Amino acid sequence: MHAIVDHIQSVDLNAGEETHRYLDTLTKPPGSLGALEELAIQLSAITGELKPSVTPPAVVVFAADHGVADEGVSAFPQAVTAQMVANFANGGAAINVFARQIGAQVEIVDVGVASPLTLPGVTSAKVRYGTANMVLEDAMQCDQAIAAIDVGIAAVNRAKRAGAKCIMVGEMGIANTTASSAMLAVLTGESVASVVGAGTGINPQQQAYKVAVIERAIAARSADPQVPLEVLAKLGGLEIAAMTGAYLAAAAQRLPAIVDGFIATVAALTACRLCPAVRGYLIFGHRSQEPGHDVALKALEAKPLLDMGMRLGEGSGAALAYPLLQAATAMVAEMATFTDAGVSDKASP
Ligand SMILES: Cc1cc2ncn([C@H]3O[C@H](COP(=O)(O)O)[C@@H](O)[C@H]3O)c2cc1C
Ligand SMILES: O=C(O)c1cccnc1
Repeated sequence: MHAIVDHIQSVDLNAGEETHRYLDTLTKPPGSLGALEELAIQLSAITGELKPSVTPPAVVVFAADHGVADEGVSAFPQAVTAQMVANFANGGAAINVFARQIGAQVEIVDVGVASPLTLPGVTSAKVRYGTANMVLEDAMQCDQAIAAIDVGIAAVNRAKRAGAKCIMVGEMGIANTTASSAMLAVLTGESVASVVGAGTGINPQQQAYKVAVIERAIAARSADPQVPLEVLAKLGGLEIAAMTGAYLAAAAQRLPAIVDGFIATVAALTACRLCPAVRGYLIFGHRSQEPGHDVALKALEAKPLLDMGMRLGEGSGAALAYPLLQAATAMVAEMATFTDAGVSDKASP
């Protein structure tokens, strides 16, 4: 992990500026394609190319379990994590459907599911069998968090070697909205109540109890908000660490990464706290209904592309946003300039 952080360079703002100037020569009023133009500029800054491609895309889903599930903070039992991994492997989950729609390869990585898993189509990279219950002890040790970060780095490096031009990471881990909320409250200093939501669909009484569980864990762990790795290890999760590593690797490889919902954005925030230059490589796919997502987006000064009322995870919101990146690159590559098309570029006085 440390080696890769040293490798990450800021995005190339000059390349972005060049694209901005080129966009104004295309047959449309300057700026009229709005956020699509901002995307094109960012993609050039990321890749250093005037006409980059985001095809083919790759999706990586990291799965892990959370000891804090023992506190009854999710609407679903812990066994659903492993069951969903089998569903991913069989191609039946939402992310499989959306990945097929955009022509993305999907890799499923077991970075810490609490049961032994040997499924065809699942990469086994288990760091440990789930985290510990963070109310009672640190979720994991720092070296385990680093090992999980390295699993995420390795997955993105594999995708890059296979030709991927755009990275989307997702997660599966029952109770991971609890771990993410705890991390976010500590990293931002916001109240636990303001970041906690219904996750998989707990009722208001259960949600109040989830707030209390997180407050107890935060008090007991006393993680230093200035040390992101400590926050990740004491309160986070193995899949959240792997996602953090994936964003670091995307930045190091100069690949655009589309960030999914709440949990993904907390991992993205962690990556940016470890290395602020990562921020320029991140594109935010959608706005999740989980209330903490707005807090995390604000901390990253991020504006998501879509607002679909979704709250699933798995990378689903990132995959849905991907065609907008394709549109941005096609616009730059295929639109005629005023000169080419013989269109007057200014109103005559
Ligand atoms: C069938 C099923 C599929 C999912 N896919 C993603 N999640 C999402 O829900 C979980 C987080 O919510 P909580 O913190 O309330 O447990 C994560 O696994 C997340 O990816 C799912 C949850 C379920 C039940
Ligand atoms: O936005 C997310 O990532 C999310 C929200 C609720 C449950 N699982 C994931």
